[in-house]
Amino acid sequence: MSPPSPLIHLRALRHRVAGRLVLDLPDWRVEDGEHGLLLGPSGSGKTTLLQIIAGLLSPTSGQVIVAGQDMTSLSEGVRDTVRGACVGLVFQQLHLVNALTLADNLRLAQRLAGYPLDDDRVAHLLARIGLASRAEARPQQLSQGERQRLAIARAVVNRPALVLADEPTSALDDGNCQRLLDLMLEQAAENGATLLIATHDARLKARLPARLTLAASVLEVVA
Ligand SMILES: Nc1ncnc2c1ncn2[C@@H]1O[C@H](COP(=O)(O)OP(=O)(O)OP(=O)(O)O)[C@@H](O)[C@H]1O
Repeated sequence: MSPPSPLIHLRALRHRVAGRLVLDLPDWRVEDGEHGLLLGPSGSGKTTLLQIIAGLLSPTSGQVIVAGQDMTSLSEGVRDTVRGACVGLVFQQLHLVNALTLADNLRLAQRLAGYPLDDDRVAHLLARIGLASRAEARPQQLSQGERQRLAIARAVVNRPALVLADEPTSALDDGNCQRLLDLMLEQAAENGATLLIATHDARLKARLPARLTLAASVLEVVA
């Protein structure tokens, strides 16, 4: 029997921005259920790499295989569907929809992934993040920490195999930082998901192993 394929497999990945090489990863894998951090100084390419793994950005060359699908070979429409079903995203800009209620923000994520609406799942997640009584409020009525928790609930509403988060804790105080990480780890465990967090936040380094450290420049060697 062949060994299970990794959840993420990058092969000969190179990415140039305005002609400058910003990523060069000959071979990198993350196994199913393996959590970790993506580290590196500002400008080293962490956000770019997360966008490539999520299929939001096409690399200049190389293969990006996520949950058995080669994201680089799919049409944009199919890639969107794979992302909706397999990948949960928490970006620096939370991209919550202020015109919609908290519950509708979660329902929108279900709809965009092509799933039937599941109000029990929405209610469960709103309760878990302490916002059950505010299901009909709008995101702009929430605190930063509450908005961040809502963005995590939205990322996991479809039970994705992979959750990618970009600096999710940088704006939070110590208590909120630990609670947010607890929430992400708990949801990952509940859904059997892998959690990959790009961060500078030293507080996270105490809780999760580094999976990849990008150098300030791809021409530099990281020890
Ligand atoms: N649209 C763009 N146009 C020009 N250069 C870009 C663009 N997007 C990213 N870059 C460059 O690509 C490199 C990687 O950027 P990226 O945002 O991925 O870094 P990062 O490690 O996430 O940084 P930070 O920790 O500050 O968020 C940087 O040198 C950045 O200036």
